[in-house]
Amino acid sequence: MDAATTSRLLPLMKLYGYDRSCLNHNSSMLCPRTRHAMPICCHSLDGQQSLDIFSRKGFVSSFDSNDKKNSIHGGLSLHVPVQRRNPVGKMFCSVGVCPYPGNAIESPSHTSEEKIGVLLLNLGGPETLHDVQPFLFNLFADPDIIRLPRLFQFLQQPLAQLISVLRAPKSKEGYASIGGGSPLRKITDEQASALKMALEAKDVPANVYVAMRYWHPFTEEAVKQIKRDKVTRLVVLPLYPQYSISTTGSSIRVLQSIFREDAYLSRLPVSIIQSWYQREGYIQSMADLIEEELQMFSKPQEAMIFFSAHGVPVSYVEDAGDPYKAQMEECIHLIMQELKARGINNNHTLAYQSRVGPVQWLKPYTDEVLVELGQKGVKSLLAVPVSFVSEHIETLEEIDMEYKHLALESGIANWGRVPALNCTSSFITDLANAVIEALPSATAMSTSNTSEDDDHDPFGYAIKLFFGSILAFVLLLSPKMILAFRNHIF
Ligand SMILES: C=CC1=C(C)c2cc3[nH]c(cc4nc(cc5[nH]c(cc1n2)c(C)c5CCC(=O)O)C(CCC(=O)O)=C4C)c(C)c3C=C
Ligand SMILES: [Fe+2]
Repeated sequence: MDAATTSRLLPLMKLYGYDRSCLNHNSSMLCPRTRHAMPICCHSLDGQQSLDIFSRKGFVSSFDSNDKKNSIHGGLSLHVPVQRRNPVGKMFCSVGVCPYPGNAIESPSHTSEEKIGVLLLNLGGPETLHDVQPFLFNLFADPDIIRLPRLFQFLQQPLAQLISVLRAPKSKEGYASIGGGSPLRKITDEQASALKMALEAKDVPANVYVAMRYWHPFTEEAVKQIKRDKVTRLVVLPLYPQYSISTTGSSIRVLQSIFREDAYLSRLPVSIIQSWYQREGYIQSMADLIEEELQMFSKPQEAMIFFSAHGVPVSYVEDAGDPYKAQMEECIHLIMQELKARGINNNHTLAYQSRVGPVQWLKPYTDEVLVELGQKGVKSLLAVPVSFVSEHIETLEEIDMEYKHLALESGIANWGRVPALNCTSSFITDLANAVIEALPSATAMSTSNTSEDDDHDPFGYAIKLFFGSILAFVLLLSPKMILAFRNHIF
């Protein structure tokens, strides 16, 4: 590569974490993260210079340099295809990075006044016991959490009110036992600060925002701040390693609806990282924690590694095509593969926890498997929370208290639990890398804002309301529902 091309490309490379010291010799470059040599290929097409950098696994990124505009295009940092079809044929950007869904329009030229924003998506949690019922209302009012048939959707809010009131006493007990509120906001804020610092250390200054789905700071609050700061390029990073309709899907749906309504936001280049459970940095960080925690047992090789993931109703996977279960299984496979490579060959199992309501959830259920393992004579067990990266009520109360108690009662003598990743530095560094890799693929959303026809058809709506009410009565009075309420299943 000649000196002129190098100097033209350097500012672009710098933005993505590469600097002059990364240039090894004419045809290869050092990865700023691993310091492995990566072949580079420089070519010229229609007068435009372009630089492709290859990792050991294949194509990493591509930078184009144009004398006049100095713009970047393409540059997908992917080792896998962007779009993958799930088994029922719905499109999910299930692995890696994808530009904002919808009718993409060309992203504006990249300039030196670029203001990068990173938006962390999370669930949110009640900060006081007083917040519990309204938090539960927000959760159950989400059509991605209680998926009603279209005809019944007008019942969403009254149903959310009913279930949140019924569920609140049990939830309050749980939150009271972990100090009177969820630690989620504090931990997510700490992760945001750590990520900002990790990005700065890689020469990619960025503002990091937090958007919670069901409690403060709500998505709207974060988006307001993004607008105030005049961010010019945004990476959306859900703090869920695996994609589920009920978590990442729900948060992105809200984000999309806010962005569609706003002229500035709908033109903002955005890149959404849909899931990242397969990233090497995440897998290694999880393996590090497991390896470390196994050492706490007197006979580490005898401990069963027990992955406990938050469940979702079976219908999400089987009817709606949620890739959550498949991604979870692949994630466990990758963690176990990494442990095997380190000479750790413990038995392992995966079960699902935290089911709510009178429907079938993903099986096997954590509580049932713990009892079975105790009966089978398993004496040492290491619980690994795997669907979430911060401590929260389901690690601190459900696993550390309820499941531990159940396991000991069932004959498991030695109990351990892997901590959540929280601000583990190797994990935060990997998130920073994920953000940097996602930057070039940011694409603006179209400004089109088409509402569903039904919303403008009062006659159709009245008919649905009438028949919906009759069906709702039948449903609410069905023996299954009555039983659920009586047994305090919610
Ligand atoms: C990957 C993680 C999660 C999935 C999938 C998920 C699905 C899901 N959750 C509920 C119902 C509840 N979840 C609650 C709390 C909660 N859920 C997650 C994560 C996932 N949920 C977290 C991290 C938290 C805890 C937040 C905190 O405050 O610490 C609650 C409230 C707590 C309780 O009462 O148990 C409910 C209810 C459903 C119905 C669902 C899928 C459809
Ligand atoms: Fe949940």
